[in-house]
Amino acid sequence: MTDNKLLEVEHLTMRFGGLVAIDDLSFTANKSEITAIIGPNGAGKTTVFNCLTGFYVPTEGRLTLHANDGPRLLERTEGFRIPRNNGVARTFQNIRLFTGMTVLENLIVAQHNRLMEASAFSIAGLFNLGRYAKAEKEAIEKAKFWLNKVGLYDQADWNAGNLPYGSQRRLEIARAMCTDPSLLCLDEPAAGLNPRESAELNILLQSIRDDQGVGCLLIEHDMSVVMQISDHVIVLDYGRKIADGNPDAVKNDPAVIRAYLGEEEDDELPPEVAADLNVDPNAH
Ligand SMILES: Nc1ncnc2c1ncn2[C@@H]1O[C@H](COP(=O)(O)OP(=O)(O)OP(=O)(O)O)[C@@H](O)[C@H]1O
Repeated sequence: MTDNKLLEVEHLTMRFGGLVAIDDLSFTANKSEITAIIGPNGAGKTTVFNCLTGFYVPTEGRLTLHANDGPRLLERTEGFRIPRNNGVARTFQNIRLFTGMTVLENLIVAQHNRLMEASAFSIAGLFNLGRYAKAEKEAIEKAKFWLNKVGLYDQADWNAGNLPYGSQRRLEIARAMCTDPSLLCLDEPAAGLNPRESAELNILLQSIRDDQGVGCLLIEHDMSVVMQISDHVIVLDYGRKIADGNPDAVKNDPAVIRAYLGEEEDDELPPEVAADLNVDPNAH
């Protein structure tokens, strides 16, 4: 089992002034698995991603990525080096594409670091010579592979900003995959998708796990996505871990049901969330 570890989060704490957004959080995510991080609004899910990807320097804790060539401490890596040096890629809650570029260009830009290395930052790049020409060809092949995979091959020349919303979400995932990550962090990839798009997303993420062997960390409010495709679910509430296990165990966990229902509010759970958590929606 130890060999299968991809990410180890140990005693992660993130404070913003007096606010403890993450409180002594520890968990493990395995290679070739989908690990979901769920929890009510404000539970600290995005803050975990921001610590892993170098947007924030954690107040305390250790974040170890077990890369093929050995462990890497993410919290000690400059944020902008994390995707290239450590193989961590992410997508965002609010899609962040290069909207003025074409769909294909978005996927080529994602491979910028590799292309610049191949050019040796020299005139060879400008004249498309030797290693650079080979690297550029490979970059285009990789982009085409992912365009096919996310069903956007025919829109390759469209401006990314003109794509329908669901297609923009898929393009963001393709762009992240073009960096050859070992860990893919997806922040609410199903947000705003209709049921058909959501089902297609499930297939895409399962294929990234099964065919590409990439471990995924998934923040998602859509419980049907979480429960159908996750191997492992971690539940946060007010920055603390309240459950950690397989989807079946988590959805029956009283602490999880309580966190979603709330202790004092009269709110009812939306029926689709209740169904996925095995609770009576009017039980409160
Ligand atoms: N840069 C920041 N400065 C101050 N407070 C912050 C900052 N980032 C996050 N927080 C606070 O930390 C807490 C956790 O926020 P976070 O966005 O991680 O929650 P979340 O679980 O992702 O919520 P949601 O499901 O609504 O996206 C919230 O109380 C939030 O207001």
